[in-house]
Amino acid sequence: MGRLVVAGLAGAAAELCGLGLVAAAAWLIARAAQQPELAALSVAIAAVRGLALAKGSLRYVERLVGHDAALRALAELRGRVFDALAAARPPSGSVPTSAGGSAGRREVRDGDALMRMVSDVEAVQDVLLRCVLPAVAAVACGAAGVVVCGLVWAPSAVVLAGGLLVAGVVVPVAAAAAGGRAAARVAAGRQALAVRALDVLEGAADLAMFGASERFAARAGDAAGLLERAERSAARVSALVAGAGFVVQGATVAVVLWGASRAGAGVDEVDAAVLALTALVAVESVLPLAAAARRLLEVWPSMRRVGAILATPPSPVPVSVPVRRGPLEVELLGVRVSYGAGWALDGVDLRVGRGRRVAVVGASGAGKSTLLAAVAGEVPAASGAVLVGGRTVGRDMPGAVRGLMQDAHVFAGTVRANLLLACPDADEERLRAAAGRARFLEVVESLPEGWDTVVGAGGRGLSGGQRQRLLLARALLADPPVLVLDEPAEALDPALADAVVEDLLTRPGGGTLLLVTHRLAALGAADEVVVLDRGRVVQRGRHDDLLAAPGAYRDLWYAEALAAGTA
Ligand SMILES: Nc1ncnc2c1ncn2[C@@H]1O[C@H](COP(=O)(O)OP(=O)(O)OP(=O)(O)O)[C@@H](O)[C@H]1O
Repeated sequence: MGRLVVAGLAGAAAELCGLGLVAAAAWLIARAAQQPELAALSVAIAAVRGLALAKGSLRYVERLVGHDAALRALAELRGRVFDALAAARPPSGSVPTSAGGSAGRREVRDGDALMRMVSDVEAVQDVLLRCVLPAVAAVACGAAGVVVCGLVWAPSAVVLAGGLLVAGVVVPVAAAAAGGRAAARVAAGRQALAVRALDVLEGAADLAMFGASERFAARAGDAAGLLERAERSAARVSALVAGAGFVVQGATVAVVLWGASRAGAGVDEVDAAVLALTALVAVESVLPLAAAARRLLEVWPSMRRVGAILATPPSPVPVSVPVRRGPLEVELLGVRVSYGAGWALDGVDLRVGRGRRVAVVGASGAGKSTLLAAVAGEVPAASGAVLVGGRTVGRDMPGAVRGLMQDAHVFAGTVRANLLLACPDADEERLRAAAGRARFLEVVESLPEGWDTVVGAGGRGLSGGQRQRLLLARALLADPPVLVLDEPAEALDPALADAVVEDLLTRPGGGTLLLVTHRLAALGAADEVVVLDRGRVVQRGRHDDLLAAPGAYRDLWYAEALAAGTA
């Protein structure tokens, strides 16, 4: 704060020196024209030199101290926002799965929102540098201008005050209103162009294959045209605002001069020159306020978002409960989950006993992945409760639920490091056992450098099936009390997928298993099959019993058999 005050004072003093410089120079020129003794001008000459030097030095001090203050304030604000974000946890907590979380489900924790928050915080520094400091300098210089004019010829002070009011308040308010609308059009245009350009670039191969390249390129061209029009209109608004400021400045000086010329004996030529130039500089000092008002309007939403984060009361620190080894019971009591439109889970009641191996099936969009995400604490329940080992699922039970979620990630690094992420102290034997169960061992053995083969971010260097086996091996290595697996074998060929699913359901050991799959052939090995339809549990039981009776499961079974050509 102290630095900011120094910067504000230095900025104001620089403007005052500018004002004094112009007033002294005007007096000097006008007086010199009357050819007085040199001694009569010497003070003014020294003043012009001194004020010129002081103006430059003070401007330098203002920039240096102002930026220092803004950057320090920014660093502090970043720290406070980070602390506030860390303290404000998502509603039902978040349990990390070894495979990562579900995108788009964590408000400010997801990538886009976090980037927006970073740029919001950066934008706030502009308020200090481009709004507060120019405003302080403008007020100081404007007030000094009015005082100087008032001392020379009182009525000119009233005219200058009017000019300052128009240039420093009316023009900025109008500029902010018109500029805000223009900026919104430009922002929308940029976003539309970015979406179109991304479609053309990322989908180039598909567009070429379907002969739609030209159509999409034309759409991108249209978006570019719209953006160009919006930018032109924004530039027109800026030019008009700048022009309006200069018109007010010129009009103020003209009225002051006109009044001074009619004032009679009280105001001579030297006074008139001082008045005109003082008015010129004073109004000039408030002209940057138009840009400051526009910038303030632009960063206002950022300030509000940062303010909201800082105002969020910290969530109570959870008391971590040590998680027991061995399987835990999972219970869903009337759980409803929504992503905004309709219910992805609509009142699910489900109890899975300790160590049971349960398969969750259903048509696409039935809510299977959401069910696993709710058990993992990745999505909050709008109502109802999810209990793991008798406790509400959340961050107070780290490590209780882990597994393989739909959007699991392969990290840039060695194959070994990717697996050890789930269990850093696993020995070679455990590593090989998990990889063997996931049918990943044979993949490792075929890789050029085995366990030390480097794979890229997102699994580059691995085929889709190999990537999925790596992710399954990682989930199995974690061996948590509750293992959730979302379609762990769907990228494998059908026979291998069935073998993997059957193995997961039959091999003893490990925790309670919740397995989402579309492969029904191996589900005879499951303790229980749960059938979901539109967010509800519509059937549950043993595979054979479900097949014996008409219902959703039998329909799914026949649909799968038909697709495989075995019906
Ligand atoms: N992140 C999300 N944002 C908005 N809606 C979502 C999101 N995730 C899922 N949904 C919606 O919730 C419903 C259930 O989706 P879910 O992914 O749980 O189904 P699923 O049974 O796993 O489907 P699939 O077998 O195709 O993976 C669907 O209607 C889906 O469109």
